[in-house]
Amino acid sequence: MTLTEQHCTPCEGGQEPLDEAAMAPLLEELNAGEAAATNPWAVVSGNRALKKGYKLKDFVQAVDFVNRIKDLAEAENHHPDLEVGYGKVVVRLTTHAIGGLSENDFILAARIDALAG
Ligand SMILES: C[C@H](O)[C@H](O)[C@H]1CNC2=NC(N)=NC(=O)C2=N1
Repeated sequence: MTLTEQHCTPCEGGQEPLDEAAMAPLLEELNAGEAAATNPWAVVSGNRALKKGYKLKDFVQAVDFVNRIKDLAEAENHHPDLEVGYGKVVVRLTTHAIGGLSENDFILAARIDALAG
């Protein structure tokens, strides 16, 4: 199954965060689309988070995008950290329960890319 077809699984901790080797194939799939050629997801904070900035037309479009992300996050029970501004939404994903990256973060990242269109 591709990342966009998968759903997040409840994560109450107890698992190790993904290391660089484990996340490599997930990152490759996540950044395989054409949009990633000019605006890829980056692994940040010492391999503990994913980050990507989206450009929108204006503030209203930015907040509309945030509202759609909110619905997705609630449906998947996995939530991003967001920075919102005029024509800008910055998405940061990490699995707080384990203090690092899990497959949930890559699934939600792919699903947010699909929302952005
Ligand atoms: C029980 C439920 O899985 C947890 O409370 C969820 C909610 N959303 C979450 N979102 C993120 N990003 N990390 C988490 O650890 C997390 N935990």
